[in-house]
Amino acid sequence: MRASQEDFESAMNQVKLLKKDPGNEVKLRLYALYKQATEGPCNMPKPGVFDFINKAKWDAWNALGSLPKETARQNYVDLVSSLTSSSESSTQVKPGADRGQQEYENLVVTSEDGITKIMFNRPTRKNAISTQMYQEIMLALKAASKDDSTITVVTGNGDYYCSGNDLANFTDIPPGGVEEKAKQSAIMLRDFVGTFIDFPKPLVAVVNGPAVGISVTILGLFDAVYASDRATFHTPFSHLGLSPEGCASYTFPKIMGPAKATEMLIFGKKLTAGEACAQGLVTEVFPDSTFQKEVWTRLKAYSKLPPNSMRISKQVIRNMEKEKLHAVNAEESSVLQERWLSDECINATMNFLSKKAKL
Ligand SMILES: CCCCCC/C=C/C(=O)SCCNC(=O)CCNC(=O)[C@H](O)C(C)(C)COP(=O)(O)OP(=O)(O)OC[C@H]1O[C@@H](n2cnc3c(N)ncnc32)[C@H](O)[C@@H]1OP(=O)(O)O
Repeated sequence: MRASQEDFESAMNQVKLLKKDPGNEVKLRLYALYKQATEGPCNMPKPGVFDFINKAKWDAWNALGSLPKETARQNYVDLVSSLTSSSESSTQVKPGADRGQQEYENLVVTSEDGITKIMFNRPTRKNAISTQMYQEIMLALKAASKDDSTITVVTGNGDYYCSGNDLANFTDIPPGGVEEKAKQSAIMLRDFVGTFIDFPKPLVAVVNGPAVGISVTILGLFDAVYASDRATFHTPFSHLGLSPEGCASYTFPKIMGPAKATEMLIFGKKLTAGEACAQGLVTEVFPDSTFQKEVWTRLKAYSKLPPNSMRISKQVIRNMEKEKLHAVNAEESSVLQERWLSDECINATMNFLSKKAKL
């Protein structure tokens, strides 16, 4: 739903009540979005080079180009909401968070050379995503969206990038029964994927090994995907009685065309890294022996580019799609809520957990 004038005014009031200074970069974005939302494209003469403050404000506003007023208003409201929710959730974070070093059980998060790296860290389970890990990934992304890094990277520890949803997640049934479990899972899935849709900085996947399920589908929401030639890309939804998520029902046909998307999403065809690259899901493939060195050298160079420019370019590239992506995400989550209760899905999950089946 689009932000109304009332939402916008309420967001302006919330900015005044922020407990923590959000920093100059965010203040400039707020200023630019406010001007664009109220006055439209930048119409002021460019300040002189030595008028640093006004020049920075002008640059930020001017960079929004012809972004429609309604979109600017929506982005302003979203940005303020992310700032207020971060200050609310800051009470929940563990010691060390105020130093930007939150502790996670299933992730290793580091920040260096302008890059925040979020590494899946359950190598003995092939980095399968447990319920707690979904929450940790969302927290880590929210923190990364506000830290002073310019690029955020997601990667995996060990031989796998990620084996997708931890199939044991569905064994933890709450008192409300399986229907309640399916409902809770659909809400978590929608929030999880929504965090990727809204992520404001360049987001890069460094796919160090095989990727399965949701770890593949969300790649369509990343800005670049670098893969080792050992990586494979597998979305065996039909084998599991499931249906696509991560907005792949929309992004994959757009990226690779409907016929190739069907092979992956309906028939569960596993792609090699080379095939995924040829189909546009992967940006570039590197030999495994030099993968880490080559990718990190490149990312360090990219991280030195002007952060505001990269962030704003991402907005320009992605923002028109945001509303659509959120709608797709809501629909996919609600379809899955039903699928999880189907015999096809329950039998496939039981077969895996009782070791009768593997992909
Ligand atoms: C609830 C909210 C959102 C849900 C969103 C919907 C998401 C959908 C998906 O992601 S669908 C994809 C789900 N993933 C899978 O079906 C993969 C299942 N795993 C396998 O088929 C295999 O483990 C493998 C091919 C990934 C790797 O095989 P192999 O190399 O032979 O290793 P192991 O099987 O021995 O794995 C080691 C250890 O890890 C356990 N494990 C691996 N992946 C998962 C997983 N996804 N869920 C749970 N457990 C997993 C595996 O069972 C082994 O455990 P063990 O040592 O035997 O106890």
